[in-house]
Amino acid sequence: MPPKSPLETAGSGDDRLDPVLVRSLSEHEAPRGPIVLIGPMAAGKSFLALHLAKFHGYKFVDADQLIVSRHGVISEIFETYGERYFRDLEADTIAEVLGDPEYEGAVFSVGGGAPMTPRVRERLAGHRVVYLRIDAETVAPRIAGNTSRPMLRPDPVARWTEILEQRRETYEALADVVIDASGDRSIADMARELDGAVRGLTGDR
Ligand SMILES: Nc1ncnc2c1ncn2[C@@H]1O[C@H](COP(=O)(O)OP(=O)(O)O)[C@@H](O)[C@H]1O
Ligand SMILES: O=C(O)C1=C[C@@H](OP(=O)(O)O)[C@@H](O)[C@H](O)C1
Ligand SMILES: [Mg+2]
Repeated sequence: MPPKSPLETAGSGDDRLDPVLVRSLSEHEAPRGPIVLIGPMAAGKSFLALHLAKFHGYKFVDADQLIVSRHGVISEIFETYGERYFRDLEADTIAEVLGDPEYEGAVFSVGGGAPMTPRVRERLAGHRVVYLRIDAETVAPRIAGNTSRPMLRPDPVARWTEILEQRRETYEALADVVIDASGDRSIADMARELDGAVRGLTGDR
């Protein structure tokens, strides 16, 4: 009779688990932290992450929501302490979430500017990153009356376009998966695509 494969041996009872196979399986399934959503302001990162939590069983965590719950509204942080201070809070918050086993496999939306901080980019290495790509036409009505995003003052659409030009390459370089959100694509449709892509990236979830 041919020798049993490691899988057959492993499947035949705990006392006979092949230690080499067990190690290789656990390496394959090594924790990879949350799935990180990046992309420009008002692309729908937070909305999509929340939808995935509600309808696809993911845990949800949003960097800006954590910052607001601990430090107050973002526009006031910018006004009182400046952008640099906000970026430090943001990078600390992101490092905390990425390092927290509670958020393994969660969907993690981060602010549009987060990937521009070198410390955040370094910290994202090895994580699954999804870039939500969107055009100015789709975003314009969402940001026209902006009051909450200090980076979009004073002319929201012009600033949004200018900022995306500065960030686009960084988003593209970090992305494992790109989801197109242009044309007001339905959030349910994007969520299904993202869920499928995550399963593809991980083998399983
Ligand atoms: N696919 C979509 N269809 C319609 N409205 C959307 C869609 N995605 C986002 N929105 C709306 O756009 C606004 C910005 O979304 P948000 O999730 O806050 O973006 P981000 O976190 O990328 O800045 C919200 O009011 C949200 O309801
Ligand atoms: O792009 C940016 O610099 C910012 C994006 C915002 O988050 P959203 O991308 O979720 O709007 C928020 O972090 C802050 O206003 C700064
Ligand atoms: Mg957001």
